[in-house]
Amino acid sequence: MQLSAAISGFRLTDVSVELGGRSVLSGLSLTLTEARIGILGRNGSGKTTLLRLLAGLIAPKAGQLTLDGIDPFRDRKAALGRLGILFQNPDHQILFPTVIEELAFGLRQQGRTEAEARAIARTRLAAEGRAHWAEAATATLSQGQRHWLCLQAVLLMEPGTILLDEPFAGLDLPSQIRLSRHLAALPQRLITVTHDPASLSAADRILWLDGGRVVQDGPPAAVLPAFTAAMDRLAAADRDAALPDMTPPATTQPASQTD
Ligand SMILES: Nc1ncnc2c1ncn2[C@@H]1O[C@H](COP(=O)(O)OP(=O)(O)OP(=O)(O)O)[C@@H](O)[C@H]1O
Repeated sequence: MQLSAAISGFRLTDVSVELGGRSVLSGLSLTLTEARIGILGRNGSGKTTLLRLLAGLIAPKAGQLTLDGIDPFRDRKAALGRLGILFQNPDHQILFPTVIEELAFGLRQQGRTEAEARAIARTRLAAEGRAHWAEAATATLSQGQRHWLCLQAVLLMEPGTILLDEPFAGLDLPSQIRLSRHLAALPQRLITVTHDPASLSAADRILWLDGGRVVQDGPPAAVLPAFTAAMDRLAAADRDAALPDMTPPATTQPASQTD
C-alpha cells in the first residue's frame, strides 16, 4: 500500500528506553514509512513499550525519535494531530460518562467547537448504524463495544498514523472480521502490536522484538516462518525470561557452633 510522500514517518536513531530503572528497549535504529507495519514478540519483549514510545507517551532514555520531523514526546500538540493510539484495554482510554462526550473530546482538543464536535460524532454514529448510542453510558458498554468506541474516537481525529495494541483482543469473531475489514480499508499508516502472526500476513513489514531489541525486520514471507519456528521451539521448554531474576542471592550459612 502506498502512502502520500508528504508523510515521512517515524525515525528512530539508537533509541533506548528504561522503565523502573531497567533497560526495556535498546539500540533501536529504524525508519518506519510503510503503510502496514506489524510488531510481534513474546510477552514482555517490549512491544507495548515501543508503541508508547512512538506515541510520545514515554521519553527515550537515549537516542532520537521523530515523527514527520517532530518529537512526539516534547511536541504533544503536533503529535496529537498526527497520530492516534488504540490501547489494549479500553478502560485506559475512555474518560467520559457518555458515548457522545467520548467521541467529541478529541475533536474539541483539535480546536472544534462543542457543537461542531458533537455534530461530527453524531454523523459518524449514524453512518455506523449506531445513532441510538449517542447518550448511552460508556460504563454500560461491553468490552468489545468499548473497544469499538475507542477506535471510532481515534478515527474521527483523522490522524496520519494509528498505533494499535492488540486490536482484536476481547472481540467476538464477527467483530474481529468487521474490524479487520475496516482497518484494511483505512488510508492511514497502521502500526499493530499483536500475538497473532496470521493477522500480519498482509503487512508490508514486520518487526520481531525480543528482549527489547529487534531480532528480525522484514516482509511477512521472511519474518513469519522464522518467528513461528522459533515459537514452536520455545514451546517445548518454555520459561518467561522477560522478568528480572527475582531469585534471592544465596545466603552464607552461619558457621557451625561446634567446638
Ligand atoms: N512501568 C514499568 N516499570 C518497569 N518495568 C516495566 C514497566 N512496564 C513494562 N515493564 C517491563 O518492560 C518489559 C516490556 O514490557 P511490555 O509491556 O512492553 O511488553 P510486551 O511485549 O508488550 O508484553 P505483552 O505481550 O505481555 O503485552 C517487561 O519485562 C515488563 O516487565
